[in-house]
Amino acid sequence: MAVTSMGIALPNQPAFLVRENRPKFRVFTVRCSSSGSSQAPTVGLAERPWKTSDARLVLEDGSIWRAKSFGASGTQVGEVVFNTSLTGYQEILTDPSYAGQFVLMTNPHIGNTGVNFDDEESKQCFLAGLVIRSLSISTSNWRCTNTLGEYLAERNIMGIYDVDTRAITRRLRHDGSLIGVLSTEKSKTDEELLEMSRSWDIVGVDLISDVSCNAPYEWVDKTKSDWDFNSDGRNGKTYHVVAYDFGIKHNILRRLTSYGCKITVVPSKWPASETLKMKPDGVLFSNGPGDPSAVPYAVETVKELLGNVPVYGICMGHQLLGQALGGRTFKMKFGHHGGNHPVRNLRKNRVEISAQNHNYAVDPASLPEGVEVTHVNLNDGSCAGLAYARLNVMSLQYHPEASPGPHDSDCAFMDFIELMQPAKQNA
Ligand SMILES: NC(=O)CC[C@H](N)C(=O)O
Repeated sequence: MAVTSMGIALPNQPAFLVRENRPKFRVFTVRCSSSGSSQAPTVGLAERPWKTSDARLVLEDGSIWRAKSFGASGTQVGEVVFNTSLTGYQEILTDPSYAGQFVLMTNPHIGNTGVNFDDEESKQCFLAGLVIRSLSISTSNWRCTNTLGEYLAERNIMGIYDVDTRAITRRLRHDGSLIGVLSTEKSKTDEELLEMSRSWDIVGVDLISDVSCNAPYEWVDKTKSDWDFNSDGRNGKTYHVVAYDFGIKHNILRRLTSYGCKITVVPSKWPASETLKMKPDGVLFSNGPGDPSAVPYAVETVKELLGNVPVYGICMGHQLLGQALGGRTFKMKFGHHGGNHPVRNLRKNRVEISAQNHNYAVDPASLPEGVEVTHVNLNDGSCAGLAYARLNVMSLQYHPEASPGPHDSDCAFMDFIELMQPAKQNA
């Protein structure tokens, strides 16, 4: 399916360089930290305004962006994507679906609320790095426990600021996603960094096995009562859900628990036969990083479970379900990343403003008859949700759990409860 370009026509922009046959490298090999340095640490507090540029972002189109560094030092390669969320940078930093990517925030002012213990969406930051316009010189929030700079340095994640994020965003919208290399190392020439960006690719690489858990575990935390909403209509029953962790965000688990689910989280390669032995009421396929067509083993697992138990896919889980049902996925021009995406819910005939984070999508024209497109992204008409009633399947390309983002689609968790209910009643 053709995705409508939302790009703004920019004169005199360099053409996007398409290169075939790039070698595939793993994502986590390039960053080298500045450990061993005898200098006093300068991370944590924002740098003085007179700090001079000490970092370069080199994009594969040959453009070089000088910036100031914060967080970790070193050299890191990744795919640059822009995120339009106004708030929630900590949830974005800890969303495992950003593995292998630099997140560029279009909101120019970042760091002002620091970080806290509660807003973590996973146990670590898997992203390649953070690109921002302006790093707040102070933090001001009652929950703040650390500054953004210290937080990133502790996690060995590179950040840059004082870079023209608007210009880079316009370039990405015009040319499509670009690979970039971020470096604070003066010894590396611009040509070396450019070559590094041109010899790396994210397409065709399995990233979910790097971010998944190693062994099954039980999840019990609900959304804290101070933050919970939408509790009407929950029927008080307990549903056992097995959740495949392809890079699962904690808020998916919290919301499901609040809706009455008892959850067993399992690794990405957990056999379908073992899941069926657990006799779950439903199975969830989570969000996760990278190319959904590069993980055929996960598609096989989904196929083996289809028809045996009600299933729900979110983002990567939705893309795996699309393939398991016979469809194909494709890479979008620059994807959807942010908390302001309008989606038409065709079943409920209403528009939901949604949180999104994906670079790939399911091509609805490739799906067999009987598979229903339930949600459409109103920015570009791409497929945002699927259902297949005969096999008790539902899926969303975006994030009903928000975190960060609007809560309009929280009702999708209730839809999953309703999908599981008939089988539970007959049991
Ligand atoms: N959030 C996700 O699950 C991302 C899905 C997939 N990795 C994509 O970029 O399209």
